[in-house]
Amino acid sequence: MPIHPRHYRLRFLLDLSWTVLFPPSQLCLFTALKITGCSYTSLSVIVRVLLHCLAVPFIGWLRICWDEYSNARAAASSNAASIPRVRGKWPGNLDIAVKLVKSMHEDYLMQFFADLFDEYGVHTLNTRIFWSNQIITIDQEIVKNLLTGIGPDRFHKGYYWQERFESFLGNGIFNRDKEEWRAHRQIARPWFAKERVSDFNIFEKYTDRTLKILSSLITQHGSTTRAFDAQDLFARFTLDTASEFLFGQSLNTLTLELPGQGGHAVKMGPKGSAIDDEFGSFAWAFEDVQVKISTRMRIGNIWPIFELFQDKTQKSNTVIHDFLRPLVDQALDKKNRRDDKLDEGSETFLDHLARSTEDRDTVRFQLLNMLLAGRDTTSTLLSFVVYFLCCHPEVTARLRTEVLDHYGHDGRPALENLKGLKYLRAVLNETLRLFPPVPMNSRLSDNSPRAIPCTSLSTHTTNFSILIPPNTTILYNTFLIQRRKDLWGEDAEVFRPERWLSNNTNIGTDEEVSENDLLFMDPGDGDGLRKMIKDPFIFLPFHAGPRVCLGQNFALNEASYFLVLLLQRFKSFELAEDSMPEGSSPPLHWKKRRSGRQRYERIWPKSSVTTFVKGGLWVRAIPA
Ligand code: HEM
Repeated sequence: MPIHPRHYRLRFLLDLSWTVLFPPSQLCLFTALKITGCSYTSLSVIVRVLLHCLAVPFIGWLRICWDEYSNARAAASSNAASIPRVRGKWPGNLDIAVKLVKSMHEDYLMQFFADLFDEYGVHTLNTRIFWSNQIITIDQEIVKNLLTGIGPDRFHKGYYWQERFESFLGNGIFNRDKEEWRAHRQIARPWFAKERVSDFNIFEKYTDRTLKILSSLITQHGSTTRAFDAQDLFARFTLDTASEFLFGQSLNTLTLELPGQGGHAVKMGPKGSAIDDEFGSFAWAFEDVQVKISTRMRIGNIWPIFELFQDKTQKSNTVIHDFLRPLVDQALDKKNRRDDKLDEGSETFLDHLARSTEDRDTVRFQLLNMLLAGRDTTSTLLSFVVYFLCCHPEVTARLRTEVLDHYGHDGRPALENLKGLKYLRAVLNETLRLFPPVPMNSRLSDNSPRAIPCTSLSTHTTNFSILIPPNTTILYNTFLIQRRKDLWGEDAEVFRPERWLSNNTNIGTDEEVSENDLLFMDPGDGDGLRKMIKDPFIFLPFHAGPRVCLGQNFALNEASYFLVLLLQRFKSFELAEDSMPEGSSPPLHWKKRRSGRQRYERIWPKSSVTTFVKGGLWVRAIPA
């Protein structure tokens, strides 16, 4: 019987005992004794203990040899190559695990992986941390096969993913596979239908609230606002919008005090800035859990070693659940009061959930999954757009001109005309390319070894198949794929929205591009767009295939609407580096690198489950 993902300790200890300790060591011991003709009981205790100890690595080594042999055979029989291994200095590549965790704290986002790929000259590697296969890849062909082609039925989020997320996301849509996931997706899909995500009233309401806050920050002489943490403000905007959109009631976080307001010193939270009120505690916990889970993701299947005695997410999960309890209670009470006869027209996603189950935990987890999807991703997109607007005043000016040409100083966007803002689409695409809100993800292979096509195993070979061993986690890194120079050109790391624009209109017919891809068609067919259409898997901010983001159109409409009104009201933006909390400025050693954005990055991009700016994005806005 499979162990429930919540019992990670049990799984780990059983794995350990099954694979390394008991059966093999006993077997080895008795075989050895049989061969030498000794009787076990005639051995001294010291010799017995010694034999037991030696048997463990010996059997471990035999197992590794067997795995390698069977994978090599499977590779040969399917004409596929084995994936190159990372060769660390310590047994079990533990030095690699240590470096990885260290790099997460000190280096530029994904630098550790980028350096490994450079060092080995490949696009796919097996890190083999603690002797277990863990593949990392930046090969778009592999990603395509994981997500679509061979993919969905063979590669799942899988048990190990669920185990890491279970305490946070429970049985929600992000954390389930196969039938359970399909049921969630079916429930959620109608809430993202075109007519619903094109209703701009909610965007208008919360954009107006956010701009009102910004207006209140304009200083007395009126030439600028006080410095504010845009990342925090945008997270409130997206949280309030998503909660009203999905649950029919907003969490109203925009009405609460902002970090640094009221003369309080700015505190650094797990991701951005933090504040000491009830919502501040929720936001802290919500971010803390994500940071802890992403550490679990990166250190591989041995993560339970570090949490054998304490689930490090437990404290934060309690805070999150306490904060959301009233929302869940209200939904269930509403259902009971109405005796399950809800008016379909006014039914919200939460009502619908409450109607489909009596289980409080299930409702809470579904709600939490949606909040994660709706808050952090879109606020990341908006934060990095504003970061780029700070760094590139010429882009801000051009974008603002486009906005004013379309809507003047106070016109309001509608779905039909929003699509005409080609430069805005280009800016959004370019931001999603350089800072995808979900920078890395993973899938688990099934019980059989699989040969899957890849574009190149190394820089010297092309059109190969590689062998994915059974039950193996594959981490695919969209952040690095979207910055690959061989795919995007020498200026791959440069923010250049123009790559999405061109005068040439020869880009194929609408039928060739699905509705979900409309975003990418609108700007024209610039270099980036042409490359993307030729190979859509080089640009995957929303992923692809059956698990493609459900909220894609909602998020793009929301971000576009917000940016139009923001640019009507403010003519430019400046980074407020003087207001960044201590420890959040990019480290000096980044500048010494010979190449890469980190030499000139002015913020510290990091990622947990989603990408974020360490310490928050502190900016000043200049009113028009
Ligand atoms: C810029 C904004 C966004 C980005 C970049 C983004 C990206 C993604 C990605 C990469 C996935 C796939 C995750 C995986 O397979 O593990 C995903 C899934 C999902 N997203 Fe988004 N997302 C965004 C906004 C939103 C919003 C605003 C919502 C809802 C309000 C949303 C709802 C979902 C849902 C429900 C799924 C799960 C789909 C499934 O597993 O079937 N997303 N998103």
